[in-house]
Amino acid sequence: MPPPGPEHRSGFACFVGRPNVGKSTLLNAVVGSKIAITSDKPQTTRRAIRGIVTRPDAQLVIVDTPGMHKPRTLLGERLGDLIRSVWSDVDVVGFCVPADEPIGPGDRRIAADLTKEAPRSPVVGIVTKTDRARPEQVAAQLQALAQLREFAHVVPVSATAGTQVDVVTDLLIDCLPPGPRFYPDAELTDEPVETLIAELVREAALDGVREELPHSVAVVVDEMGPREREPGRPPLTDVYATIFVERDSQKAIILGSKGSRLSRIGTRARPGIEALVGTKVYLDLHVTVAKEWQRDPKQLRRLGFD
Ligand SMILES: Nc1nc2c(ncn2[C@@H]2O[C@H](COP(=O)(O)OP(=O)(O)OP(=O)(O)O)[C@@H](O)[C@H]2O)c(=O)[nH]1
Repeated sequence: MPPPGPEHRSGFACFVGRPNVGKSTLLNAVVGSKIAITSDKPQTTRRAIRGIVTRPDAQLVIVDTPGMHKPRTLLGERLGDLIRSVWSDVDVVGFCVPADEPIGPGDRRIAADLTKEAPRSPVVGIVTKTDRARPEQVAAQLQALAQLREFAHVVPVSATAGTQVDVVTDLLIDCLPPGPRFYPDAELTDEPVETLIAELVREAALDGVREELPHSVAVVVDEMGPREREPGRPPLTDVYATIFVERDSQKAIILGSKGSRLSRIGTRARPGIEALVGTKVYLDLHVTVAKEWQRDPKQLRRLGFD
């Protein structure tokens, strides 16, 4: 890729919207690689994971924010702070509403908060999940969204069908100021690999568990590194990770009968980790009860929520 010319644009974007509207899936589709964690349960995204799109004419850095919700715990409050600090930092905001659900008070609250926290940022209105709605429903939703506030552009997209994803990227880039490239060409995300691995394990651990468990699960990679190569064997990376839960009963859920669920979590997480590190992976998972970790500042720090 040639060095950026004088017309080069760069900057930061984030997607906002109610939980479960498809923000992480859209981020993945725009960046073209699986880097943020998606799940069919609301509020699985905790960290500001960045995806980076590098083109000859622009570099777009996308920050993923957690779903909006009323704080119930210390963790909830920190999430709120994280969201607001992200909003005031970005050059353009993508405001997502799904095509198949009416616009409601939650969307109006986010629109009002946006105006308050990021009064100068251009906002692109995005109607997501268009594959789930009829064309006339999508058209009506675009109109309804346009009533909500002022938008630089309004656009429909289906991240899972891959429809209009390029248009969303173009419109976000259109709102960026002129500027240099912040990151080298090939880098998709600047999160440490341990964080991405921990998120993959957490996603696998949350698969098929009850609604109340998601907020109680945190994952930390304790240690990882290449194993000494044996002749004739493919390279192998050892990964040791701990799954933290708040109660013994939750530990039992994660473990399953005779550890069967824990081994399924490993099986489910491993392919993504292998894709990430580029070798076969030996994944050692351990479950620990850290009582009330969501309410304890010391534990929160240990788990990376500073
Ligand atoms: N049919 C369809 N489903 C989608 C689309 N985009 C996302 N989904 C699904 O909607 C659910 C939520 O998607 P996420 O990307 O995790 O939503 P989110 O807004 O990041 O959610 P939070 O992390 O809770 O804020 C998942 O089950 C996705 O597979 C889409 O374009 N079409």
